[in-house]
Amino acid sequence: MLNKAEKFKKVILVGDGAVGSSYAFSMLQNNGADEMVIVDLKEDHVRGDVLDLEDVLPMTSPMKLRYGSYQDAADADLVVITAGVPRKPGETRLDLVAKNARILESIVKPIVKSGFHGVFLVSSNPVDILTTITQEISGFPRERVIGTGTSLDTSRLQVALAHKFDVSTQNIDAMILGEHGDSSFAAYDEATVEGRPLRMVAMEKNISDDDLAQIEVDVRRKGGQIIGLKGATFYGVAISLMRLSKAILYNQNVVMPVSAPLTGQYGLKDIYIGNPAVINASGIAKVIEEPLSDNEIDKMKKSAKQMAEIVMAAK
Ligand SMILES: NC(=O)C1=CN([C@@H]2O[C@H](COP(=O)(O)OP(=O)(O)OC[C@H]3O[C@@H](n4cnc5c(N)ncnc54)[C@H](O)[C@@H]3O)[C@@H](O)[C@H]2O)C=CC1
Ligand SMILES: CC(=O)C(=O)O
Repeated sequence: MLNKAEKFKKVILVGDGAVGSSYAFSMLQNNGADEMVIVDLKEDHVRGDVLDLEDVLPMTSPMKLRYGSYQDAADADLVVITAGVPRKPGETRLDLVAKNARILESIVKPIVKSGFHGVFLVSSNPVDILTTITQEISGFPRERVIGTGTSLDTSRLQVALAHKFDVSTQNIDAMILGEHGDSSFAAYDEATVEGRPLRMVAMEKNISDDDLAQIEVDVRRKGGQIIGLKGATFYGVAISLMRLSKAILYNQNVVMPVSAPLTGQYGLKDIYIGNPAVINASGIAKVIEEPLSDNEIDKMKKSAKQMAEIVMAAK
């Protein structure tokens, strides 16, 4: 008999495309769960993927893995949604909203009907808006619906800053906040490099404000750049999903920038937007109000306004 700490951990993955299969692979390698059930419109593809993925089990850790349906969510702890139509070259994430909102509805409704009472984790784009829509369709408490938000953008910023400052990515503490998309921004005013204020270290290393602004632009464009070169991006967001899944399934209280439901922070509410939050078994345990500068609060408000308009238009 398992005690509470060892509770059986079951995940439903909806969407077995580039992001979904990379996430499944990463969960298998990182002792992510006890069981994963994969649902997708393409049944043969999932059955093939299960056969392919299970071959890593003897070299990693045991996990039950199978093709399934939305009814399997009844006793699951977590539903991860990566289904959707990916952004095409030249398309913005916001162009995708109508298409992916319809797909989302066809997924979330039967899952709720199954009796699912765990946490929804969404990465389909535009992620902040689809997270908002998932919460609305499901009627779940806000803290039990999470999106990957600016976790991928934040990784990209840390990679770019590590190159520029010539330090390890582990020694950069800097985040991208706001919408996962065109109105995101780098919160440089609170960032640190090797534990010291980033702007101070930048001056010492002759890294100008223009250099930092260019990094912010490059990070914002990186998804589009990768899509232009290879058609899709998936490894970064897959690892972000794996880390968030483990934070939920193992009740880890991990702080990550996610699509978090603001409830008055920066004077904003009723919207999911990229912002750090504490993640544990209850989902979002706490949304953190960062000590942002006035300029950054303005950027956050602008980003939220842009998204609120899209959410309204999508209704
Ligand atoms: N938030 C982020 O940081 C990132 C988000 N994405 C987003 O993730 C989503 C998936 O991207 P990819 O995996 O590259 O796409 P993909 O086309 O490789 O896979 C999508 C999968 O969803 C499935 N699907 C579509 N409609 C479905 C439905 N109604 N029910 C069940 N399954 C359904 C498809 O059959 C396909 O297997 C896209 O929206 C993309 O923009 C991608 C990268 C990063
Ligand atoms: C596809 C996407 O959202 C990204 O790579 O940022």
